[in-house]
Amino acid sequence: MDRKNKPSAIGTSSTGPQPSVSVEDGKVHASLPTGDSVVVLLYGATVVSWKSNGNENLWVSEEAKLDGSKPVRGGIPVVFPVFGPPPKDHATSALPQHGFARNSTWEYIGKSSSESGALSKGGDDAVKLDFGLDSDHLSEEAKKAWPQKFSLVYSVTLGKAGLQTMLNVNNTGEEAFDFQMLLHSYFKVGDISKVTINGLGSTTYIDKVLDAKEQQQTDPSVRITGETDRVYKSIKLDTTSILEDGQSRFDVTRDGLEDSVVWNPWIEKAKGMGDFAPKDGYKNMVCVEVGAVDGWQRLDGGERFEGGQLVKSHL
Ligand SMILES: O=P(O)(O)OC[C@H]1O[C@H](O)[C@H](O)[C@@H](O)[C@@H]1O
Repeated sequence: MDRKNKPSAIGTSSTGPQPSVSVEDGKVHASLPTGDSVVVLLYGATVVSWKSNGNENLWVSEEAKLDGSKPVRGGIPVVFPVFGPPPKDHATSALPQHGFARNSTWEYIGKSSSESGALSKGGDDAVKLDFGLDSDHLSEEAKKAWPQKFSLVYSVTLGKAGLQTMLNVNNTGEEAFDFQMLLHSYFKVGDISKVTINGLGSTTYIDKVLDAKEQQQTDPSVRITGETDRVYKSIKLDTTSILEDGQSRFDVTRDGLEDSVVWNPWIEKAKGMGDFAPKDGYKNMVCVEVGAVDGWQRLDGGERFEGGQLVKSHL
């Protein structure tokens, strides 16, 4: 497994108070001297909490299972190597919906602090947590369903300027494989009726609610007024913004990725999900999920792929 630490795009190291990291009950907690914090469950390497300025930024269902019995309903589940129900007659056909990454237990590789980059604010601390999963540590069931040689490193970096989550996919075998990946972020909002999503204008999307019909996003702002499940493809702008009441709430910037899914189950779908609570919780969340899900990414033996997001919270 590659344990090399890559400089992150957020934060710089400083000589003042240092971030603290603890590992307990299958979770890694990290906090900055400012009080901002992140919690990552080893099950799925799922980010289950990200707080900044005292506010929780991620929505997690009250009935989410955090005991490894099923993927977490909320936070940031990692989708790999297939998005949605696997197609028939494909190398991923025997896998469950969204693959195995979100319901495998990952290894905590360790923490590092990093100097850098695009969004750093002078003197801020940042802490990077690395998680690994590879073909030798998969369940027998998943190995049988997708017998490829691979290693994944998922890096979660908490900085004052935001949260960065990056997935590295490494083909450690000799044969090529095809994969999809996506970071299924559930963002917490106060009232979905006041939410607009910007940055997806003039983009083609597949509407999974309308029989997977291809549509064109003509309005520069997306509003959620019913069940929404759209796959936006080859998005021109890097940043998708979530606004509430016209005020910026989140900026989600894709890194090495071109697609994003916008999902809200609304009333009926939420009722039908046993682990979705409260039932009117759909009013307080919206999923904006960055990924590579339009077609497949082919990785030859020995090749690597990296993709992820940088999320800025404005509260
Ligand atoms: O219920 P899950 O397997 O977690 O999937 C939840 C949702 O994930 C994505 O957003 C898909 O586009 C949806 O079609 C799916 O319903």
